[in-house]
Amino acid sequence: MASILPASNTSMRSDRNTYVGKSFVHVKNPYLDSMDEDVLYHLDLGTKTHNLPEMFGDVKFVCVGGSPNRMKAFALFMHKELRLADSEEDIKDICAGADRYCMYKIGPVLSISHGMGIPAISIMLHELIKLLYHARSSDVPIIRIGTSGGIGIAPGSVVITDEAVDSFFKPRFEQAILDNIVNRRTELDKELAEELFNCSKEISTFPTVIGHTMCTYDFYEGQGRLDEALCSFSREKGLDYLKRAYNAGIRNIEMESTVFAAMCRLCGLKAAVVCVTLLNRLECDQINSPHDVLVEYQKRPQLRISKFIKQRLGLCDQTS
Ligand SMILES: O=P(O)(O)O[C@H]1O[C@H](CO)[C@@H](O)[C@H]1O
Ligand SMILES: O=c1cc[nH]c(=O)[nH]1
Repeated sequence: MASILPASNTSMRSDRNTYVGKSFVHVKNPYLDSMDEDVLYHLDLGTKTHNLPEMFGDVKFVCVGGSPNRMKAFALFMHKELRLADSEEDIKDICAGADRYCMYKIGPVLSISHGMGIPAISIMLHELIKLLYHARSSDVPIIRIGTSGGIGIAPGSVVITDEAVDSFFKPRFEQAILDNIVNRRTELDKELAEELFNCSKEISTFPTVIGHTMCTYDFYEGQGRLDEALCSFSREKGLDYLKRAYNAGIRNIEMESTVFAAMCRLCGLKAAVVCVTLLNRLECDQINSPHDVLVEYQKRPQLRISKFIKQRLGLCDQTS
């Protein structure tokens, strides 16, 4: 696999990444520290306009997900779960000025939306990772809380990803850099996945599995649906593809996990992907469950992650 830094540049990494005993975010960019100011344009934050260490230095968990409403709901849920003293009204969207992503800080938890698809999450991650770097945050796990299409499992099941794979079932993310394609690895942190899985063991109301997650570039043609505007394959061919995916260990399909896994891995962030499945793709293409069912499904990964956060903070007996 190609490195993202030329060999001659690897010694230019900042000392800030290597404090003994703490795992700091690695920003692999030799130019960043010499910049007079770093404007995080899509987050409406910057190193001159905001005191990032003061605002974000105490962040201990980062949770991301596609929808702004889901991430706001998660923030409000965590506010309740952590029993924080400040009022719900104080929870404001930190990125409101940029009108691209939303971000809420609830004590040590940061909840951020990333939109749909690889380009949208990638822009957010570049700025989020720099934000954590400037804030000198350490030991911060990052978890994607998503929705997905399940393969061969009951709708409403939660999948914790061990490896994100592309449309060819390969554990890689192909990043175009100028006119080169660079392959980046996409495995996720095994220990974090297991910790999240074990947190959910006692919640027996719905199944949780660990499996591979396939990340596609779109919702329709890339995911083998027959209900798109342009369809160039037969029902049999589409179903055969999904069955081959199942046989390769893939249990769900979504649209961000490969770039998420690759970028977090390269920047020293322990990452996990926890997605609920909204349908079983071996049975149907359209998401037609009632709204309240879908809302309840989306809460399932949040429940697990809240358990995980409370366990890590030593709050389980107090609040569960
Ligand atoms: O629910 P989120 O987090 O957006 O994730 C999934 O849902 C979207 C498609 O409906 C894609 O972004 C896919 O990855
Ligand atoms: O089928 C689905 C459902 C949610 N998200 C996806 O990317 N695919």
